[in-house]
Amino acid sequence: MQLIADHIAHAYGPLPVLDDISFAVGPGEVVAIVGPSGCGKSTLLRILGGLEKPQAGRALVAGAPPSASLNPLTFVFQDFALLPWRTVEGNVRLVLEGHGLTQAAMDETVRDVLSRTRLTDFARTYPKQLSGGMRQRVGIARALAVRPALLLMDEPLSALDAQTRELLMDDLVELVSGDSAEALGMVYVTHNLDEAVRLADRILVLSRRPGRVRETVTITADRRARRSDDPGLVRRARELWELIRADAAEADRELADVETIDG
Ligand SMILES: Nc1ncnc2c1ncn2[C@@H]1O[C@H](COP(=O)(O)OP(=O)(O)OP(=O)(O)O)[C@@H](O)[C@H]1O
Repeated sequence: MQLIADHIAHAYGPLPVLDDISFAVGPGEVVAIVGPSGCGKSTLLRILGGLEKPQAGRALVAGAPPSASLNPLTFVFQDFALLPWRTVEGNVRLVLEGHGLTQAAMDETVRDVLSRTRLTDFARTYPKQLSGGMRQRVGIARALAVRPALLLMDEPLSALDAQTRELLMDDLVELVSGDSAEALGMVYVTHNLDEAVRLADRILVLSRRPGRVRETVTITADRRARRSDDPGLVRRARELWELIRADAAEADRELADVETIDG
C-alpha cells in the first residue's frame, strides 16, 4: 500500500500553513519531514492520517493494506498516550477490542507485538512502573498490533533522553527493515536532523510557514549499517541544517513577535 500526498495545501482561517505538498511513501520506506517550528509538519501528518481535511489537494491511499490490517494508517505520538490503569498488555489489547477477533487471535497478536518490541517480560506491568523509553515501546507495540501499512510518527522520541533515543532508534530501524509488499513504512516528523538521517530514505525539508517542499534529500546508505557518528551522516545532517537555518531563525523571530503581541 502507498500513501500519496497530492498537492496538499491548508490554512487555518487567514493563516496559510501548507502549500502544494506532494510525495509518496510505500512499504519498507521512511519519509522524514523536517523544517522550522510552526511550518506545518504536524498539520501535514494529521492530514495524511485523515484527521483533518486539507483545503486543497488530497491524501490518498493506493493498493491494498497488509492482510488483516485493522488500521492501515496508525499514529504514534510523543506523549505515548497510554491508559495508566491498564497494564502493558491491557494497553495493547485495547486497540484489538471491538473488531470481532477471537480470544486466541488477540492473544497471539499481543504476544507477537510484545516480543517485537522486547516487552514480553513486562506484559503485566503498569505504565507508571516503566521508564519513558519503555512506555514509548508500549506505544509502538500498540500501533503495531493493528497491522498498519504505515506508522505516522510525530516526534516519537523527543520526550526521551539521548541514550534512550539512541536505543529506540535501533528498534525503529529494525521495524522498517523488511522489503516485502507488506513491510511497514513510516512518515516521521522530527526536529532532530540526526534522527532524520539515521532513519529516513527521503527527507522532505519544508520551508517556513506556509510549509513548501524546499528540497527532498535522499539517503541511500543501508539503514541497518548507519551509525549516528558516521562522518557521512553527520555531514548530511549539517547540510540539512544549512538548508533550514535561515528559515528557522526567521520562524523564531516571528514566534517571538507573536509572544510580544500576546504578552
Ligand atoms: N487547530 C489549529 N487551529 C489554528 N491554528 C493551528 C491549528 N493547528 C496548528 N495551527 C497553527 O498552524 C501552524 C502550523 O502548526 P503545526 O503544529 O502543524 O507546525 P509544526 O511544524 O508541527 O510545529 P512545531 O515544529 O513547532 O511542532 C502554527 O502556526 C500553529 O499555531
